[in-house]
Amino acid sequence: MEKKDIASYSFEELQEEMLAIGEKGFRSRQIYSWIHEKLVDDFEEMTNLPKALRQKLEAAYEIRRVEMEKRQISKIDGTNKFLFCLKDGNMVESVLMKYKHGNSVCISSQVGCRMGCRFCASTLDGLERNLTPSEMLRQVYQIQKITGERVSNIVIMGTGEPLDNYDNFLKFIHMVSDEHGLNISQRNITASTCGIVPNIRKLAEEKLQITLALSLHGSNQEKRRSLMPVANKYELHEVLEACDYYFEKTGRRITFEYSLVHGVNDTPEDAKELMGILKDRNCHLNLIPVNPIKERNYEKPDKKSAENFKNKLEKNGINVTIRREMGSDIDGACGQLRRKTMQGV
Ligand SMILES: C[S@@+](CC[C@H](N)C(=O)[O-])C[C@H]1O[C@@H](n2cnc3c(N)ncnc32)[C@H](O)[C@@H]1O
Ligand code: SF4
Repeated sequence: MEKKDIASYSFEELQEEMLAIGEKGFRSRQIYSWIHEKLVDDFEEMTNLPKALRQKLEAAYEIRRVEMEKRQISKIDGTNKFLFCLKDGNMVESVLMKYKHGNSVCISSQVGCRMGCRFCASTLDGLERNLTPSEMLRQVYQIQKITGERVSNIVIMGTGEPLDNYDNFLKFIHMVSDEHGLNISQRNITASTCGIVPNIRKLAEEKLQITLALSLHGSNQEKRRSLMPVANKYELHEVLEACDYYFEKTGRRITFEYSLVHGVNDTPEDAKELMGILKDRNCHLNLIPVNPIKERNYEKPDKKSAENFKNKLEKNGINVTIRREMGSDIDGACGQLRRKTMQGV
């Protein structure tokens, strides 16, 4: 029989589970703390549990391993990129970025992605499977353990579409912000989505305090559709209405992400249309010069034209930044390190 993934149990679920197997309530608090505060991955290390209980846990449960396969450290800004190997041999990428305000970790939510965005390396081989809550959590735990750095911010912007793995993603948010675990403030968590409308609305109902980042990338429905197949299913106006709903329900300002692709979506006309979309919205715009992948011939605009694009929007009152490139000397676009390793390049 397959062992149960105990690190995916929420605090309440673990309490119920321990009572169901005849253990006292306080044991669940101890076990949860070992896994989610002290970050151990072996029952043997849980030294305040009786040996018999450790053996009982070992027989029926597992703390799923997420093992470091590769680590690259940027000489420019100290960014760390990790490739982690999962129990079934699949690999995922995570990144640690060091800022003045604290350490931010970018995690993956799926192995691969089925959304097919044209410029993205994560989707080139489609979706392999969803990550469990424990596999998402352990990316953060491992980075904290390996580097000895305390993680204060989390972005779910690695491989995968979090709202395509909705239940596990939601559980991850609850667990990583749980006071019995790492207790990371939801205000320090950002989840990025390509725009799965029903799940944006569902998430709004949860009234979490996380920031929602919406991958926009097109200044109108046609342009967006040409870059993101998901726009065939959900039109731009529906996506924007869902974002407005999220803001209305949570009071959290939306971040719009816009990958600048030279000659495709960075024209003065695009800036004008983008202004029309954003001017009456309480939001932030993040411009990301596209990170070229060899499978597509998209190019990033030069620095000057990216600045021009930004200035046009700024002059018209849009709150906009160009995202600082982190770790430019280590394997660039998200999903590339994983692909290269899987292909043995
Ligand atoms: C990899 S996605 C993961 C989160 C979610 N699936 C989404 O699309 O928002 C995170 C962000 O990276 C952007 N992105 C993907 N490939 C990129 C590339 N080659 N260059 C720049 N940004 C890219 C996406 O558009 C998205 O805004
Ligand atoms: S940008 Fe996001 S949704 Fe699109 S393919 Fe990449 S990971 Fe998937």
